[in-house]
Amino acid sequence: MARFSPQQSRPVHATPFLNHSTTPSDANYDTANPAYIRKYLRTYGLTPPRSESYETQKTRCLAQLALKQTEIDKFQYLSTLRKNNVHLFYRLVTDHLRELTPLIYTPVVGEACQRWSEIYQQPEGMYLSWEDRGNLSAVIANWPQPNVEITCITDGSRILGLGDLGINGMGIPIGKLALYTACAGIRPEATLPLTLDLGTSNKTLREDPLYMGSRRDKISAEEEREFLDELMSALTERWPGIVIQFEDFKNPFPALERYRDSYTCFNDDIQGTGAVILGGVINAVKRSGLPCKDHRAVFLGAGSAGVGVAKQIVEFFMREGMTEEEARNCFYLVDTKGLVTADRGDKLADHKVYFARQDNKGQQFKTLEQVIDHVQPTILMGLSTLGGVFTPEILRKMADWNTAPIIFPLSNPSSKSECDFESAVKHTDGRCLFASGSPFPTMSFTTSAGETRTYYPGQGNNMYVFPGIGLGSILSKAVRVTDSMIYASGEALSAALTAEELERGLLYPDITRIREVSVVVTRKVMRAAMADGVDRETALRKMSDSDLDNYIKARMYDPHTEVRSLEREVGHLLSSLGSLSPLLNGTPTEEKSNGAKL
Ligand SMILES: NC(=O)C1=CN([C@@H]2O[C@H](COP(=O)(O)OP(=O)(O)OC[C@H]3O[C@@H](n4cnc5c(N)ncnc54)[C@H](O)[C@@H]3O)[C@@H](O)[C@H]2O)C=CC1
Ligand SMILES: CC(=O)C(=O)O
Ligand SMILES: [Mg+2]
Repeated sequence: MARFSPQQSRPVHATPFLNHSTTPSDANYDTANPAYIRKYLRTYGLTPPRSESYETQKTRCLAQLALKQTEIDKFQYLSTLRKNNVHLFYRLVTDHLRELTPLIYTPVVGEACQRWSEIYQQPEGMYLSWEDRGNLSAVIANWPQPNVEITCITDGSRILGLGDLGINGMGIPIGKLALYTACAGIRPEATLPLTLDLGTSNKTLREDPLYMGSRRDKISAEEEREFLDELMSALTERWPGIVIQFEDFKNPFPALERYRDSYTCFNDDIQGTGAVILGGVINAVKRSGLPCKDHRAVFLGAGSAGVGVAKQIVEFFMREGMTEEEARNCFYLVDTKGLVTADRGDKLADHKVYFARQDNKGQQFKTLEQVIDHVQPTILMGLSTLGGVFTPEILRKMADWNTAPIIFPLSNPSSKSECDFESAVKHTDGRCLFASGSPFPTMSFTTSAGETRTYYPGQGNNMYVFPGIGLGSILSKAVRVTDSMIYASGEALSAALTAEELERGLLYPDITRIREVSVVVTRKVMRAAMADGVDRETALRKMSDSDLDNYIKARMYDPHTEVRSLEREVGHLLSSLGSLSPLLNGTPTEEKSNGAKL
């Protein structure tokens, strides 16, 4: 297995792109470009004459988006915009995070993946097949961007809660990486969406004439290991120090264990989800008024996300003074066979063993209802892919047992959420502390005591932390992603609420603040990397927090300043060549006809 040395360095930041051939988008045809840029780029005359302001571009884009009839139409429109004008796409997304994130990420990306074979239009990432083994380096060499800093890899075998979608899962790495850029300012051309075509257990897909992946059944675990070994080595060979995020693998535990000490990698479903829910739970536990030791958590779902989340909360409870044994005893995990117990009679998957109950006195609890009646939990988590399974009856029981029940239906997309926000608020008489994986609208509700107010749902989605984990790892040039870095991201998130957000009863910061929250998450991740000694950019250790924040901000791609920086760069270049005047001749101001002489 490849191990890169601390001496190896890599470009942290790519220079802004001037040349179309180095960008994934045709930003050179931006209708905002003034005449001298168009002339410099030789695109003069190839776009309508008027040099537009961003406001005008935005007005047109939003109007075009509104004309699209379905969410998939909107998804496709935005994908095409990203391809055609990457800066404009990210300007729009960062300005309209609340409205646009659901269209490029969950829930709409779920439907897009289900219909990928049908809606596919353009290459936006890399596909590597089992048949390519032995040649992965050569295939990876085809990726046109020279300075990749982060990749998100899926094999499509568990896309959100929608099952095995094979290579149709490509929407997920694309969507996640778009959020790395929008939320943490990792440059778009430094991201690599990667989908592994390792066969699919989805027979319907294999028989679909439009399916664009291999028609083989899913390869074995041993074959997957062999493939991933070669892949990890090939990726770091081309981009030493690349941050590798694993996403939506059916059983991601073995790969994480195998690579976590040798590569800068993390698993978003186990670790990112663990951290983001840690952040929400820290705040919810505070608001519940109960000390950690009095909480009992039932988790429906004992998979990668369930176990990842439970482990982070165990760590939190321990930091609050409980022993590991006491902390672990607060958790009751439920899978398809019921409560996970040590004596259930089936062979437990390795990742479940830690949480297997030993105190059930031979009694087995087969259904969620039986488990919650037995436990009377204070916390109910859903990471099961089972939409609607938190029934009104279960929610009412949670409200009977608790003043402020913590109810987190976290499965994605919205159709798989264990309950919706309205149902949770209604059946707990407005007392629940709520977060879901996919967004729900705010609502007004009148309690049985006649009090009417607005309720705000939390979005407990790893999108609040993975951008900062990625950027923190990149900027500190971390040789690996440690447990403390993951924990730090969730803890930083929990502390990021403003007084106004606390007043509104939020568990997570308002989504529109995600870029500023990502700065703090990034800083805390970097500090944890420094404390663990896995950072290679050691000069940063001496910086104060505010200097480090400024350092981070200065390195974040900002689509709003990007176009201006292109103008500045071309301006400098041309003046240094003494050739600015002919190009500037007749240069119009924005929003005027170009009309310049060539
Ligand atoms: N909010 C967020 O940020 C995240 C949400 N998720 C969501 O969590 C869900 C699960 O993801 P993973 O844990 O990675 O999947 P997984 O496949 O590893 O685990 C699913 C778990 O649900 C259990 N389950 C399935 N059907 C069940 C049934 N009928 N009764 C009881 N238990 C059942 C399985 O036994 C398994 O333990 C997905 O919907 C995913 O979208 C995952 C990661 C992040
Ligand atoms: C959000 C996410 O990573 C998932 O649902 O799998
Ligand atoms: Mg995921």
